[in-house]
Amino acid sequence: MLDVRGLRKVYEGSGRRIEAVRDLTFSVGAGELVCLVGPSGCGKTTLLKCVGGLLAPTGGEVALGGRVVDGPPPGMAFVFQEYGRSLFPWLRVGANVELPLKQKGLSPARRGELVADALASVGLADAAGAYPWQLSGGMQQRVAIARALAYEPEVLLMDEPFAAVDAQTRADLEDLVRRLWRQRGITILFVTHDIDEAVYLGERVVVLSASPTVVREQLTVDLPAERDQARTRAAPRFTELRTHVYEQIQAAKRGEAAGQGAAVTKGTPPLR
Ligand SMILES: Nc1ncnc2c1ncn2[C@@H]1O[C@H](COP(=O)(O)OP(=O)(O)OP(=O)(O)O)[C@@H](O)[C@H]1O
Repeated sequence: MLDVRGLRKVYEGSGRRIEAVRDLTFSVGAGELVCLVGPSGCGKTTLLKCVGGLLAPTGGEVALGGRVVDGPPPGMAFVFQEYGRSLFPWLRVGANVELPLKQKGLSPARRGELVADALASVGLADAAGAYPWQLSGGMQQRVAIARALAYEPEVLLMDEPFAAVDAQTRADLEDLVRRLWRQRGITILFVTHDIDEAVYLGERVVVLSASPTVVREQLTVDLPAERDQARTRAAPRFTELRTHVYEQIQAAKRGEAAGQGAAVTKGTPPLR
């Protein structure tokens, strides 16, 4: 469904040249929830912007459903970290969620249905008439998620969407994403620097190297689909997986090469 092939991005300008992404290749299957995790500054946002067609790659390509991405594809929606900047403060919540639907050319009646359904899905059925600034940070991020859902995307790109909310809200929003993913069958690519979040949320974790970035490892998360903040995080397998990813990231920060064959292997660390 989503193929990233030999992706390279070099920023040039103001006398500086930064190779942010060196050579990234991975795929995300239809309906998969994949988390991308890597050291700080390793190029996660750059990668996601290239995937979403917001930034042109220097080399390689991104393809969605076999078509090369050369601008924001119609079937993609984004949720960014900075919910405060992604919602329009002068529009009520309902109008914020509806805005992208107007660009889709849907009838007012259909737009109304999608807005109501999306807000209900994120537990904000009553908030349509409020302004974003009247809501808490976690609620504003729910609005951003509702706006993406109402758009009925095939692929949802999420860039550290919960980095700015408190721990309890973050746990609730993680469970919301898992629930919506299971209910709606959307393909989700979720970028985070939080190792526990990546393992808790993902069906697969793609571990990136330090910048200039390559894929260091791909890991299948063999935890049950039904996840629970208390029980899943206390499970021995969860601890093993997060320890493994942590060690990979520490090694990446030290600039060590991945173990032989680890760069693009699909696998799971064996139970010790
Ligand atoms: N517009 C830009 N112009 C020049 N360099 C940039 C630009 N955007 C990002 N970079 C550089 O590219 C590298 C990767 O940045 P990017 O924001 O993609 O990393 P990240 O992994 O998302 O970071 P973080 O973990 O801090 O969110 C960094 O060295 C950064 O300074």
